[in-house]
Amino acid sequence: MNSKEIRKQFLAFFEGKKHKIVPSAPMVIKDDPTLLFTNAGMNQFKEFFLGINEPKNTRVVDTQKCLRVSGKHNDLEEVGKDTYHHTMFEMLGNWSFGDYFKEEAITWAWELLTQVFKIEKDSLYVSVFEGSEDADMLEKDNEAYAIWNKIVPADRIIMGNKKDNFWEMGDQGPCGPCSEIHVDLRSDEEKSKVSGASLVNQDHPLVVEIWNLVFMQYNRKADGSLESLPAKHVDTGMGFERLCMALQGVKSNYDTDVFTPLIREIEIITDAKYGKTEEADIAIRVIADHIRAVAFSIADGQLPSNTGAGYVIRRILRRAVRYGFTFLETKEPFMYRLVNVLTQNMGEAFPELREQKQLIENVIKEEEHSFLKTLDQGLVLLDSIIEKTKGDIVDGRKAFELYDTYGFPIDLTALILNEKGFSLDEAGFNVAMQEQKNRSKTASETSKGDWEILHSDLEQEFVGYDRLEADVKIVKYRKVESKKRGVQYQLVFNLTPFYAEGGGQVGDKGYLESPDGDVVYIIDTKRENNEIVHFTKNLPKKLEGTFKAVVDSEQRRRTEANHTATHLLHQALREVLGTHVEQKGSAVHSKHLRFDFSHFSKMTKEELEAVEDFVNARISGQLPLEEHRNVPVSEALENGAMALFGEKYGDTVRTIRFGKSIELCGGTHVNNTSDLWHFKIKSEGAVASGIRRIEAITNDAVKDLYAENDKSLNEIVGLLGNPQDTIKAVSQLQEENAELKKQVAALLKDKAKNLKGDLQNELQEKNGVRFLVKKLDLDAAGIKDLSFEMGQNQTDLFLLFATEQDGKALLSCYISKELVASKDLNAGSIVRELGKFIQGGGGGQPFFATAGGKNPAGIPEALEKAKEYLN
Ligand SMILES: Nc1ncnc2c1ncn2[C@@H]1O[C@H](COP(=O)(O)OP(=O)(O)OP(=O)(O)O)[C@@H](O)[C@H]1O
Ligand SMILES: [Zn+2]
Repeated sequence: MNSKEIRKQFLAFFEGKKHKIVPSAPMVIKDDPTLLFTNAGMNQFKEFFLGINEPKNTRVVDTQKCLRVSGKHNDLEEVGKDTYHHTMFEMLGNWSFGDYFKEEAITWAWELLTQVFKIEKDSLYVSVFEGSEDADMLEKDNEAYAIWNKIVPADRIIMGNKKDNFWEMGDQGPCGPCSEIHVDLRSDEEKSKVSGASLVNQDHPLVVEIWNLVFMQYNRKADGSLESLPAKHVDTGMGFERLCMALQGVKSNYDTDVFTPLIREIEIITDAKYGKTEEADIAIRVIADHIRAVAFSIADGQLPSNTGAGYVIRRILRRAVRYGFTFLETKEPFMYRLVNVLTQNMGEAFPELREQKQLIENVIKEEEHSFLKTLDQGLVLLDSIIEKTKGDIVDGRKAFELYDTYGFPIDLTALILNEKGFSLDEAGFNVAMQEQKNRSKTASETSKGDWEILHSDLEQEFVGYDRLEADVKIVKYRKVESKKRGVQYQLVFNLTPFYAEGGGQVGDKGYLESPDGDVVYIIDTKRENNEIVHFTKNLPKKLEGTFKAVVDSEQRRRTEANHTATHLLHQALREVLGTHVEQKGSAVHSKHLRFDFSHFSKMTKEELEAVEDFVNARISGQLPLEEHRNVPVSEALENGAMALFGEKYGDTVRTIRFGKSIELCGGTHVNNTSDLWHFKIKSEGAVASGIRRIEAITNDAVKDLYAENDKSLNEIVGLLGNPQDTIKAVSQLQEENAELKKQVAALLKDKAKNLKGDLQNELQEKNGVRFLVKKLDLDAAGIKDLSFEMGQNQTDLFLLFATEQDGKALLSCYISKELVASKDLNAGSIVRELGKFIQGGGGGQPFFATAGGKNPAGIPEALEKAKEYLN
């Protein structure tokens, strides 16, 4: 049976048991701060397990795209080395939300595997939770045991501990025992020698878990104690690729037709042969696996980048490139050439791959290209580290720097060192890594209290499309605490006019007024598990009663104008540039809007003007908002509504329309385009390969801009009033200017002298180098003077200064000549490297060099990198 049929049969089997087939949620999660990627089928149903919302269907079946490369489930380092863990994989799942429980879940799973898929009964093992004697004091899952025992002989039922057989959503929330199903794919001969039962959960590549049936029956509270859930749920997850392995009679996921076409293509591109050497095989598996993870992420709208989810994707891609580089000798971009085969193979089940193919290829190619360059540079740096190493162990911190600052993979470092007869101080590397993790962890850690429930019977409703004020009751609240934000409270109302951050639009602010006039401010509104949560710094003194909830209408009005402009902008771009333009991201604030979209070249002045004209014509056309709520998705799409890739839509959606184009959107809008007043583009530039960004303003922001321009204009016109006077005035100004320039130069010199003393006190010292990394308020000449002054008669000084002048950034690096020689440092290459952060370049001599760039916003990052480097 080929993989496409296997997927279909799974869904059809449960459809036959009255399950509703639902689509996979996006693999990239857009608005959950605790999770970057979907890592299990249950993520998209969390709200039902938590009892926050009622599902439409109590029985559901699907295949879910999952990625396990960060957080609780991180299989990245295993992938490629073994034959059954992937970064991206499909999890087949059937679900009961308060409907059936253990009896049906177990018997159906068994029926599907043994009768439909015809897996031999005696190659299957099942596990049951054995109970625990720790604080939870959980009893053995007797119920599951009894059900299994009716269909499986006792010697195939294995008792499992809490680690393997008790599932928890997180530190808090629903949890319960689970039963796993394992399959033994060894030959009969092997089976007769060692029993399969003894190999379950022992990381044997041919005795693997394929299906996990989770029975949610408890809720874990913030204090760690358990309570019974009122409604019990079933959550199952079966690894699709592993199931294919079991059904196709092969011994590795990579030998199933999910992977063989990719592997063939890799063989063709790289001239390697799969199945010859272990090293090359691992590399080929890594590449075949990682191309899926990366392609699916990009299709979901997550591009490789320097932070967050984007950084995870970048690292996966780099891991694959580097395996190719080292073991298959690929020195040119090649991964992007696999997208075609992948799309042919999976485009039917996941159409987003087809639609986004061009973008996926372009982005991957560009990423590969720039990483290969980094690899080259890294190799040079590593050589110089090796040269300076005394003995044969290379400092782990140095290796960490290389990894952290240049993205040079640590396993590559270890490998190269090995080849050259050196070894890596791994402990030192791990310490440096841990230190960095701790730094970022404490910054982001939050602790959440239990929800205090005041009204469990009230339904929650959003009324903010129609009203900015409502009489509300507090349904529940809790305290949250983080280092970054301090103590905050989260409040949920039965009814709310507050829009929660989503679809790029910021959350509403406003206030809550109690019956006796006590006011607390709502500082933000967010969605959590599909519930609208209001953030406050304080709790109201009394929590009972009816409150007045009032949205800050000024902020809302401006935000709505900008949000509406995004729709018009989207239309305009498709009109002016073509229908390849797709929205890739958007951020709508009250002051401005940002819109990212796919397009492959810089927009010309004419194109930008055409876009502005298009939008402004629709503003003066006074188009009314046409809004429809609760439209079935299929109907909306039939009517030509534009949906966004990587967004999750419910069964029914809201469509909005200004003029011709219809879009699916849950945000808030103005009632008539004339409320935008005017639309003005402030900037257009690249954010990634194939992705451009426009920043624009509307409404009051445009008025402010014009008022400012007007003022300057008036001043000039005023001067022009009498031409004779004007000429005089101008030459006088010129003279004054020249004089001022001289004075400023002298002042700056003085200032530099004074500064020198202060800065000398700030020098830090490490390994015989005294150094300072700092942003200064001086011009280029001032910085140069200062550096040379400070450097006089010194032999161990390293100075890295930055400054911002007239919207441009400047970096300068001064190194005592003695250090240049003894430590093999080069100011020129240092500023070139750091210049990237300020989008510029430069150079000079080994002891003094400068770089100029057009991005002052990158200065802090450049300085940060310099500090890390020095440390
Ligand atoms: N990294 C992965 N690659 C492929 N399939 C996986 C992966 N992780 C889990 N699965 C599949 O998803 C099913 C349900 O996930 P679950 O979280 O229970 O697995 P797990 O206990 O992490 O699996 P394992 O112990 O084998 O890593 C597993 O039974 C397995 O078939
Ligand atoms: Zn909208």
